[in-house]
Amino acid sequence: MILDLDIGNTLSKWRLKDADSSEIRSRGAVWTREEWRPGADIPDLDVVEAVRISSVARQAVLAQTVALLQNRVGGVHVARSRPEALGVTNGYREPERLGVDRWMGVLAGYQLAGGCCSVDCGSAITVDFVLPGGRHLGGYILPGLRLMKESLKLGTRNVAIDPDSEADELLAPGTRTVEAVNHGIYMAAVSAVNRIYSEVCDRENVPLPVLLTGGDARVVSRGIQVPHAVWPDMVYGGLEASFPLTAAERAGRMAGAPLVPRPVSLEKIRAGLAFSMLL
Ligand SMILES: Nc1ncnc2c1ncn2[C@@H]1O[C@H](COP(=O)(O)OP(=O)(O)O)[C@@H](O)[C@H]1O
Ligand SMILES: CC(C)(COP(=O)(O)O)[C@@H](O)C(=O)NCCC(=O)O
Ligand SMILES: [K+]
Repeated sequence: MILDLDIGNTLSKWRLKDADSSEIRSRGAVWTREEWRPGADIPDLDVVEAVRISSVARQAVLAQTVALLQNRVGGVHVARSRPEALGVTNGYREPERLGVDRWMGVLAGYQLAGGCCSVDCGSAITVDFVLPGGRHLGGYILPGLRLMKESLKLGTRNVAIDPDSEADELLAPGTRTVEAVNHGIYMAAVSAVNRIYSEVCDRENVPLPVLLTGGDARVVSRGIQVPHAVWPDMVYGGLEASFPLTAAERAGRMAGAPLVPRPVSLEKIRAGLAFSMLL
């Protein structure tokens, strides 16, 4: 079995992948904290032959996780942001400073779709762009839905947005505090992503497919106006592409990859942008 870990600022996600069949056998998540308890937080390590890790938590969390795993598992692969990998050049001035979850998402997105816009809706919402040809432009970081809500300190932090709500309802004026807050932060997040996407496609003269991941991907997806796909395993896809261990991975296949959404024309994107400039 291969254990894949995606350690974010809020949640540490794991999944177990069968090295022979490439099937995902189990998955889970625990709050990101300093100590992992194998058998409780993560699966029993006896079945694990290799681990792949993407971590943006504090250095100490990663160091302890690696120390714990290295005693028990043969291969421990830790992803790092690089100046260049798998045909993509990192757009950051200091490439190693790009969050490795973003880098994993960009690599997975490029491997799947060629040029793309990758959006990770977690503690933070990040929007990254890579052009056909592999130039990563850099991106945008804004607070995630939960962080925005917490920053208001209106006592609504524990009332999550129902991921099944319709975008129309979420965009309507709220008539209670909880609703006004939820609808406000939702509007902030989806308008930002829509606008960022249009601005960058306009600047770069190319319509790009959009891929979404992260804990809030499903709800944000409802407010995204252009064709897009939700890919919950996008960060894991970057780990598979960076450290291919199975036959399918060596052939470039990533588990759970969606169909590539076909972007609308540049003319349509520009028309939408022109309209929003009038507002
Ligand atoms: N069951 C859940 N538990 C915790 N957070 C959730 C859950 N479902 C959705 N979320 C949202 O997902 C966010 C965490 O998403 P995730 O992509 O795991 O973040 P990170 O990678 O930053 O840890 C939370 O901030 C919250 O808004
Ligand atoms: C921007 C992030 C905090 C997002 O983390 P997440 O929401 O996935 O927990 C993370 O990618 C990070 O720490 N990045 C380093 C700074 C940068 O990417 O510029
Ligand atoms: K994120």
